[in-house]
Amino acid sequence: MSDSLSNMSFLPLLKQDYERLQFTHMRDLFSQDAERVERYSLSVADLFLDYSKNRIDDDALAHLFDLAQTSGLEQAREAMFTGSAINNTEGRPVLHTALRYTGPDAVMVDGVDVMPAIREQRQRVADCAEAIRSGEWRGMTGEKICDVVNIGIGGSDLGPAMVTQSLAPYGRTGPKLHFVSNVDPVLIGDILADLNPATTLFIIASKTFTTQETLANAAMAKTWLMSGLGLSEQDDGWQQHMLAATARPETAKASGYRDEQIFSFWDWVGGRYSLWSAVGLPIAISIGSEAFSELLAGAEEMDDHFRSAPLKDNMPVILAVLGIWYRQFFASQSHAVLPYSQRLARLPAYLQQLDMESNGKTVQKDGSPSAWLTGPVIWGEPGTNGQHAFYQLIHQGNDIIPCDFIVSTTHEAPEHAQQHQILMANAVAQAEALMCGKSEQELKVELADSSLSPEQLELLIAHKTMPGNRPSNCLLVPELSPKVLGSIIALYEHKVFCQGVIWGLNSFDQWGVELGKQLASRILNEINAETPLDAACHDPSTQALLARLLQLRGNG
Ligand SMILES: O=P(O)(O)OC[C@H]1O[C@](O)(CO)[C@@H](O)[C@@H]1O
Repeated sequence: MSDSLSNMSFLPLLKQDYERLQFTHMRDLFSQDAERVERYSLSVADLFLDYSKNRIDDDALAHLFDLAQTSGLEQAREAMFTGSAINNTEGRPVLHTALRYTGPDAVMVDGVDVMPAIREQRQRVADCAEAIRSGEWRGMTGEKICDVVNIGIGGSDLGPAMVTQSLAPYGRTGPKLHFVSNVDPVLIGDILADLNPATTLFIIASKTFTTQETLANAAMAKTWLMSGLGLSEQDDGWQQHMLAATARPETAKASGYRDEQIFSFWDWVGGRYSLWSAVGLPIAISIGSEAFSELLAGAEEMDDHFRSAPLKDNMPVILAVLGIWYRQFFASQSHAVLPYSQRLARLPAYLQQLDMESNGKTVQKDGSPSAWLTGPVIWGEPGTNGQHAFYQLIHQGNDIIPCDFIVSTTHEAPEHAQQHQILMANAVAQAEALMCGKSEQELKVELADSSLSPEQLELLIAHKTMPGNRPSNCLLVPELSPKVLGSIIALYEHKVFCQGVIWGLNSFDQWGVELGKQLASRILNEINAETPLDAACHDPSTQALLARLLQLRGNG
């Protein structure tokens, strides 16, 4: 444990809380406390969070909030909103909150108010989106754009892909959106096979404009476009079909993009926080600029709450400390996100990057090793599908896996309300089953009339007993609107931020991803036979694997 944290007086208190609560069943906590649900739930923006099904009591929660406060969370929160360079390994502020800020205050970075530039880019994104949607923006042959292909990976893909899928009903009047991320050419190949170059627009989304996969896919797209439009390298016209969203406009320009094709953002927008910037252009094209503003407004509402609410009444802080509680004291290695909404099918993947790229670290900001168990594995699938796949392990497996159920209370198509009720019933039932479980005693009563022999009965009861006491949060949201989705995303962004602060991490760099990128460049040269295979450069396993790969592919 870092010195600052290990010396804190309440840590032994938290340990005592754990010792008390690890053997306490939540069923008993509920039966002793008629107001538990009321106390352990809150509404923010349009979201209602019930966190009563957690293995906590007032003392444990109070100590967790003490932990948050003593870690300097309130100061760190203010430092983020006001543009301090909290990303200390890259010397940058972290200002995705400014991208959705609509108030009158300046947000200063290096003595410059960044709000005018943000407003200008917001307007450019809105104008471009509307021009494409209305048909004012035409392709080279004068036809309206029908298909928009976003080429990007990581944060330059996951946010826009998840949001456009989640808000599909709002995107019915706009062009059709497609997302190319993987460098595997089958992805882009399959998408382009069905498209017409004359009516297709590409957005190359890359903060750095150097990402290998994105540049490879962009090159493939441009070749397809030029040949489809009958253009040669020197010809103009492709510019109406290719845009760039980047924090490196000069790199895009060096690749032939003109100013009017480039939508910029800034170094202080992390890739995994970039959907609110020009990286959100495909979202605005899909759902329209007004709905895109609503998305931002939902996030801004959550920002206001996060920035001003006391820690104990603060939704992101509550989720954060609960996560730390299970990770540290119950050694929970993973956390499941279970949206009971097919539209949110990509939310777990989006949150994987947000959370695991931010807090999948063991070194603290000051360079010392963290003695805390830090970022858990984030995973999940929409309900009810997951119920028929992995819930068995959540109910009866070894580990405690805290779950977030995200349930939309209304449905976009009233004629299918009954089916939606099945969905809701399943979400509530799973949370209840996880918490209550089924005891041996209950099973004995249930099976009393069966014709089983005592031995068979004993065996069956052993298998059917469910320990319960498995924690979950339930986030109830009204119909999935842009505003509601904006609030959900910001809620998780701030949760991850709080956990990073408490763990002492820099949540805004991702050095762990770099080594693999460097090695891939060298290995690519070897595969392309531009560099000879050099045993001194690789471990024996990699060397043998590469040699075999080259041989099997016929170049050995
Ligand atoms: O937007 P870029 O610069 O192409 O980067 C794509 C992604 O690659 C990463 O740097 C690392 O995988 C992510 O953080 C980022 O979202």
